[in-house]
Amino acid sequence: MSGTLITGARVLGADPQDLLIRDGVIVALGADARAEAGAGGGADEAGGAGGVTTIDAAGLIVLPGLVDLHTHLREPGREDAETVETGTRAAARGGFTAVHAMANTDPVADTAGVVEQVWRLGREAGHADVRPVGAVTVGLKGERLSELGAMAESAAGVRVFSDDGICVHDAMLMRRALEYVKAFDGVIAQHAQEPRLTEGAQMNEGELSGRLGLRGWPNVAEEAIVARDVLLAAHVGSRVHICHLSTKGSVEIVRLAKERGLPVTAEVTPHHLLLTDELVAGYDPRYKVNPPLRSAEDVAALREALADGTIDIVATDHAPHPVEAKDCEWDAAAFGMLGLETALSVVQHTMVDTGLLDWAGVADRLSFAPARIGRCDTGDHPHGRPIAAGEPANLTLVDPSTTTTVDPSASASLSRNTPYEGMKLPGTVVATFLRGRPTFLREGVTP
Ligand SMILES: NC(=O)N[C@@H](CC(=O)O)C(=O)O
Ligand SMILES: [Zn+2]
Ligand SMILES: [Zn+2]
Repeated sequence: MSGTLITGARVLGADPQDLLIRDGVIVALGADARAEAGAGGGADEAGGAGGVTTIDAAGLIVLPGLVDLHTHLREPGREDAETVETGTRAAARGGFTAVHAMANTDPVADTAGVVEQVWRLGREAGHADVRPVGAVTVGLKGERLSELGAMAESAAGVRVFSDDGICVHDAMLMRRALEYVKAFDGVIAQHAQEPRLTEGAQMNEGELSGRLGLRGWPNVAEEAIVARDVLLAAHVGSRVHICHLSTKGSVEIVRLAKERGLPVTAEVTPHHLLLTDELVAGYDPRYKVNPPLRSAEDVAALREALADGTIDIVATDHAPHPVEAKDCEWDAAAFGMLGLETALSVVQHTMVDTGLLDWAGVADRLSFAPARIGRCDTGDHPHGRPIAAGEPANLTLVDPSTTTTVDPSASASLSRNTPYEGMKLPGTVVATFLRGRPTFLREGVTP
């Protein structure tokens, strides 16, 4: 009668209670958990064969395993930056049990063959479930639709489609993609960037870009696409999801769209919740990202929108790049930042410690809602499920009382491009369980 008894854990931040996990499933909570564990031969601190292993979770928060709707795993093609194995190991360290792997790989994930390969690599690694995202257009070229149906029907069961990195800017193609995925309840995740308005853009357009002599990326380049796409989604009656929303104006459009009941969802990244364009003043490419870091006013609007539900989720946009792509002049550097291992800490810092969101809200924005949008809350291996008896034991234990200094060399990622290096951030992931199996245990935690 083996199993794991997690004692004194604050489920979604509520009062402490016990949880019993057995055969990958949460079998009991509260007084029942201890009774059931006892009935099985008594709790065994040493975790002896056949016994129940106990994890003392006093002071820890229990969240449902986090789900990232926007991860770049770089495999196939850029295994020098990240592989499915290293990226999902970073995910487990960050408390994630499922990640959606973006399609801008080489080859592009635009066929059933490539998405199945990525999905299979995820299964083999075993650190987190990998849900491949399918490219909307062949080769991300924005010319013709890729085999959306075949990817949906493949073993990978793709539901999220995106040309992320590039905007699907052709309105007719976007309309057709929305129409196509409606048949299997898919969603188009749009990288909202009007290409003509952002040619050669290097940072947020504003007073600072002028002063630094860097070509500006105006808010309107995002907002124009967000506005168009919520209207298109409404016209077609199909779901659109806005990737890495970064401006106050985009928030206003999404708020209006939701008031009208339009089928739109949106994400914000941890870095857009915390960092501003001021950081670019030192020309350090660690702060170069797409969409760019915006103004303090935008940051405040994003936090407020995440708190009130206008923005549905936090997604990391974990974008690993090798040293040579970042250790160079600003203009030549790649866009993107790591995010998986620091996401929860940044969310605690910007949303929980500021009183904008409680832990139940964090569970919603980082697990329940992203699983729903990605349609991985049902099926064989569901995520983002309530923490209740009978549900799969996808769980994350967090110690909110600790503070850590971000050390890139301690990362499981193959890349080092974190913007938080040396920063003190609150909260630590202590353990992550995927269907009852620990995929990450911080040192000193047993078993
Ligand atoms: N966010 C980034 O700056 N870069 C992403 C692409 C993307 O998310 O648009 C990447 O693939 O590196
Ligand atoms: Zn993008
Ligand atoms: Zn991305």
